[in-house]
Amino acid sequence: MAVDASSSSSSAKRPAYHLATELVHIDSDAVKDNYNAASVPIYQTATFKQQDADGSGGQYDYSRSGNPTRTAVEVHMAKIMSAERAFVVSTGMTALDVILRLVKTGQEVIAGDDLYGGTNRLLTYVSQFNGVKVHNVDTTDPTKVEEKLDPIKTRLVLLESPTNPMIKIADIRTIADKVHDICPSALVVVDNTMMSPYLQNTLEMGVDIEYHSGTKYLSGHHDLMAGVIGCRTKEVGDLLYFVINASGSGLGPLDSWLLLRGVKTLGIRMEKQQSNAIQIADFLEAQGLKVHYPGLKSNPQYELHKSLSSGPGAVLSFETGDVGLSERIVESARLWGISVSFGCVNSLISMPCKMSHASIPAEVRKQRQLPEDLIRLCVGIEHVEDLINDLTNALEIAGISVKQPVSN
Ligand SMILES: Cc1ncc(COP(=O)(O)O)c(C=O)c1O
Ligand SMILES: N[C@@H](CCSC[C@H](N)C(=O)O)C(=O)O
Repeated sequence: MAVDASSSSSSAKRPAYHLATELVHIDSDAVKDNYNAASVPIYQTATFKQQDADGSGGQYDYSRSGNPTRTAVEVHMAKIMSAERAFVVSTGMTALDVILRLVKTGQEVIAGDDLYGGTNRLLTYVSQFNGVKVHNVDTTDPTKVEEKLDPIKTRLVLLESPTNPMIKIADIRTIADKVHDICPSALVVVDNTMMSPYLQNTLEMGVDIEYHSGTKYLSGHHDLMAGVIGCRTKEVGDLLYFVINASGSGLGPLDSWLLLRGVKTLGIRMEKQQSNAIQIADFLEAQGLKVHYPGLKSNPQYELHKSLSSGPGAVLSFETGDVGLSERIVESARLWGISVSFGCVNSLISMPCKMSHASIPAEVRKQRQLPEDLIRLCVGIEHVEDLINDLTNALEIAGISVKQPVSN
């Protein structure tokens, strides 16, 4: 009998301690090694020796189907996401690709009108080549989602909350309830990358599938690419495992190990990044800039976000009113690196319309009211005074006179 790694132990162990504690402790039963290694070994192997001609004798036969290092991180992720089952795949986009394989020609997807550029690109691909209708709606208003629900055709409702890059909030609980009421066979999917499982648990809100770009907060150091998928039920987990094994999209052993190492410090990184972000948002708002961040009391979605999560996170964006001015600010920053991505320990600055969201055609960006002058800040763990001083310099060089500079 061939080994079936679909039965490998990646199902949930509910957290017993605070998440910050659970993050650090890896379940040693997930992977048995002969030497009681304190760190999960990297099983850098493609295939596994079997004992009998029928292929029986072990939990693993081939690393596309399952690998012990991958199992260790999957079990760990299932625990911290309160998932019935979790999977790790090669990138965040792979996670979405695997999930989208559950949508057949003729079925429909409802997604946001503010969402990561690569997500928009993949959704455009499935609508152009796979005959899947994609509705892009304002997910800050549950009635806009409800208007597009079709009990027969709707297969997925895909949410980002907060959205990338306008940091808008979706009422995840209300939307999940409505979708399940009206379309019992539809799946609610949340890209929870921006919050990470440390700040927001969407499966506990009734969401069917939560996924992450593990390239971001989960790993935290921009030294690997990964995607993480958590499922609320075994049935959905089985469907996704089939696609991951069939397509060979599972994460390799070395990157699984790096992800497992990185995720242990998620709590401490997120606390520091978030505390820096709150102070930076206050500073920018005090300059009269239009700041998008759910940690600001002036944000109309402040209470809603608070009801969904345990914090506002560490990504924010702001408008200056002028593309040239924004370019000057970005290029004048020294400490803030000009890069796409977020969730790393070092701080980054970018202009989404020219960088992470450039793949969305200009006319679509305009129609969706994505401001061309938008600057996105991804706040790291540096000393906050250094970050604010660097922004102060950048704003002043660009021509904005700063009202409340932070003194050294
Ligand atoms: C919100 C969001 N989801 C998914 C992705 C895709 O992740 P990856 O780059 O790991 O494929 C990104 C960025 O790339 C993102 O910003
Ligand atoms: N050239 C890349 C851009 C990646 S953007 C990465 C990240 N999600 C972000 O929001 O910064 C592409 O076209 O995918």
